[in-house]
Amino acid sequence: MNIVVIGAGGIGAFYGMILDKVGCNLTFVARNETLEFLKNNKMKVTYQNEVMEKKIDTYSIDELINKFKPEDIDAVFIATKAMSTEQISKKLSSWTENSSNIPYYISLQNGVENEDIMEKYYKKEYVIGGLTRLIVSHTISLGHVHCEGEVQTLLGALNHTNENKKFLDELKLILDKTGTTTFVCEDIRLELWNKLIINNGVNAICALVQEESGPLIRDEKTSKLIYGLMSEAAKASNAVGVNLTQDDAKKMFELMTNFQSVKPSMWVDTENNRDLELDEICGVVIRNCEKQGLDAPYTRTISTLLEFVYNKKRAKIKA
Ligand SMILES: NC(=O)C1=CN([C@@H]2O[C@H](COP(=O)(O)OP(=O)(O)OC[C@H]3O[C@@H](n4cnc5c(N)ncnc54)[C@H](OP(=O)(O)O)[C@@H]3O)[C@@H](O)[C@H]2O)C=CC1
Ligand SMILES: CC(C)(CO)C(=O)C(=O)O
Repeated sequence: MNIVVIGAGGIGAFYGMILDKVGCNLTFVARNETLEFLKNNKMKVTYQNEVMEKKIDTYSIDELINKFKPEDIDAVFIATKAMSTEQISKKLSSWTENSSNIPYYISLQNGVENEDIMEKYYKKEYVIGGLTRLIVSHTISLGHVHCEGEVQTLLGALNHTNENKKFLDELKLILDKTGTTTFVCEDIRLELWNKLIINNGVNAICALVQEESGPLIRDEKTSKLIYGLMSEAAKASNAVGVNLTQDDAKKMFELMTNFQSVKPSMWVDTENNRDLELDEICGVVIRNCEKQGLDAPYTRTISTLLEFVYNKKRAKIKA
């Protein structure tokens, strides 16, 4: 399978390299210093005492569009932060607009709105929703990503067809060879919202207090904040007809209680002075609660405080 992975960071580098290892023909799309580095150097991914290290063809998105025809690629994975989805999808739209045969376009991102954005610019039957869980994967130095966790991938078409089912079954067979676990889901939106419960529960609060999920979820008082955050995400889902319940929030809370302590990507982003997926995670919860005439006080408080403290820190760095 010929695949392109857009975003050679924690998630993109990991998925790209495991797929390359099992025989896929991989191309990375990167930008800035990662692009310059990968044009001349190998990508290195460490995972479970294994070192995957290889020189991978890497291009900017404009170079990709000029060099390849959509017909040459079977799947494009988007593994950037959710803030980049719109810009990337617009580019892919101009690339594919005159082609009869286009690649499947698969998100591995956090957030519940990436797929809606992708569908605005891309043929709906070719948009595949996805998420990755039980994974912690980060760039530890330029061109070196370290990954931990059991790694589960959930994938599903938003608009089911026989063709996209066949493609997903084939992709699952390939992913099964990587030693990770993949589920093809009938209702990927439901799974995306379940994941949002986890991200709303731990990402911003861990970034704010600079603590891993384990200590916060084991502490009697802070665990109530995490439960409140998760519970608001479940409530928010009702605004878009996903209808998660408080039981679902409880299940996700228990899952995180039993999962290894994690340092969420949002905390790592604050350490690296990067933009945060605050609007894509907490903003979505607040907006969808408001649509139902509800407040989301836990989410509002934690996300507002994080934004305030982080903006202040960034302003200091700039000055
Ligand atoms: N890291 C983790 O453990 C987990 C992350 N996720 C989710 O996965 C997604 C990816 O996260 P993560 O891997 O941590 O992100 P990273 O920030 O580590 O990597 C994203 C990469 O994409 C690049 N990028 C962004 N926009 C473009 C563009 N237009 N063209 C080319 N490259 C681009 C970034 O470049 P630059 O460096 O220049 O910004 C960066 O190298 C997020 O939605 C995150 O929430 C989900 C589960 C766990
Ligand atoms: C919370 C976690 C680790 C769950 O996989 C995640 O999605 C993230 O770091 O953003």
